[in-house]
Amino acid sequence: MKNLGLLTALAVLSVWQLDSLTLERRWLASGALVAYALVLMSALRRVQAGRASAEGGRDYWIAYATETGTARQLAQETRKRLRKAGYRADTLALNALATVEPPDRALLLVVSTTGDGDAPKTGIGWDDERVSACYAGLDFAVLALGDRGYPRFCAFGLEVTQRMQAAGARPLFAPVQVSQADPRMIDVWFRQLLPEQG
Ligand SMILES: Cc1cc2nc3c(=O)[nH]c(=O)nc-3n(C[C@H](O)[C@H](O)[C@H](O)COP(=O)(O)O)c2cc1C
Repeated sequence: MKNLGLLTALAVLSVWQLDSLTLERRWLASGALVAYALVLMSALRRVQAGRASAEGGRDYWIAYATETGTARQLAQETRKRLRKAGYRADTLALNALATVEPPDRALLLVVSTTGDGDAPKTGIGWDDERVSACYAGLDFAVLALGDRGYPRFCAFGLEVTQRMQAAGARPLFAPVQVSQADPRMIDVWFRQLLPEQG
């Protein structure tokens, strides 16, 4: 990046050494060179950022189990807020958890319930032995989405909580149970997770 800046400065200087160019053309050429360098720098920065996040670990993984998308949206909102606070955070489907390395800080689970207390589609088959072994001793928290109108309120979120505890993971706080995406309870989730964002 530094080299690109130096090269651009040299190229601009050379333009001003060319006696054959009119003043107007010198300004035009310098402007074009600087604009080109800026575009290159921003592309380079994007590539470097992409490489860092592909290679590096995560402070938080946010795993979602959803049938109709609410849990995924809330997982994405959680990622946004964590990143704003400076953490490396990413989302993935709950049943893809076995494909990633455990996070450095905590595993966050945003989990809906469907059917009669059942796992939604991105949660089916999540709990294999590899997952349990990886998460022993790790911090975790659960945002359980459901509807109090159903007899088995937030059943899958509570089941996931129990499985994590049985695997030896440590809850950061009690599972936050949300009925019909109640914004007050969603706020409780964010306040416990990021008290500094208040
Ligand atoms: C067919 C169906 C079955 C549901 N079963 C339950 C249930 O057993 N327990 C519960 O608490 N909520 C239940 N819900 C409510 C959902 O969990 C709730 O609407 C949730 O916000 C949906 O999140 P999602 O969009 O991530 O799938 C059910 C909803 C539907 C449509």
